Amino acid sequence: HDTKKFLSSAFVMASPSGRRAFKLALLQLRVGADKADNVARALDMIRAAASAGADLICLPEVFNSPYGNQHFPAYAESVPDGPTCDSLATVAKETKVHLIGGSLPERSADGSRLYNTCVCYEPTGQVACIYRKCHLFDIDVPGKIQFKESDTISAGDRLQVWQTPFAKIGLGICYDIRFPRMAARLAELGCDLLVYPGAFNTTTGPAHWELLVRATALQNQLFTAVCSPASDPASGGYVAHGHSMAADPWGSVLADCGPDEGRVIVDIDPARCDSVRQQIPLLKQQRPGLYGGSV
Ligand SMILES: O=C(O)CCC(=O)C(=O)O
Repeated sequence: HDTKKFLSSAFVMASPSGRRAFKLALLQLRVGADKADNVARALDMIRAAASAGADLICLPEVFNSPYGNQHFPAYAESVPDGPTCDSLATVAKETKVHLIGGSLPERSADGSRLYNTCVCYEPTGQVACIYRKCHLFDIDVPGKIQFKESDTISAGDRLQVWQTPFAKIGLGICYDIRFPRMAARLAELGCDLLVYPGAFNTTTGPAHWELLVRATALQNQLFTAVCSPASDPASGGYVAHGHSMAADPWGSVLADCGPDEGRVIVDIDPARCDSVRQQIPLLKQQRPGLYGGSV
């Protein structure tokens, strides 16, 4: 019996796909106008989450700048060699965690474009991967919210998957979560967990945020997490929804951070994706040949 146990754990450790249970921390930072202060408090929260045992830590969308087209050009930095990224690399190495650096406004090397960009770090401080938001937040809900992110930001043009030692992670940013074919593609690429740094607002947040997280998790039978800035009505600017949360492959909410600054840490076991996929075998039953062409 003991040998069997040893063999199965040895198999898990040697598994090339790299899957094991781990702790994910979602840091719901309050983001203000002072960039240095935003970054310094993000680093403090990363250190505290690492001390609490987190293996993977995520920051919110646009965590070093207020969210808004009037702010993006002023706060933009080069990636991954600007000062904000330097701080993230240093803290990842110091705390030895895998870090999803939320997102920040990126200025392209030739200075001509801005992107909404997520940089991920290995525990060595090395850059693991970079994802640029592919679907820009351009909406018009009369009397409620108009926003045109494309006034200042250019769209990325490729998906990004991060193979860590504990899970394969698909990256998205905020509005990306509204595109089910993106999530389905990341699931098809073998992701166990999708992570979206995001900043929904006081109109679409209450209406759609949790619904999208649970639906994405349920329909793709994987873990789905979103990480928002704290909701700060006193800021006078764009008010984020808060409620950083994660759902499991059954569609159940594992944790919800509420509106204020804080964090949640959730336990994620990628094997749970397999058991749900066994119980409800959507991947085997789906009929992609019917979905792509004419009726
Ligand atoms: O989809 C939404 O309602 C909000 C999206 C958003 O805030 C963003 O993409 O930054």
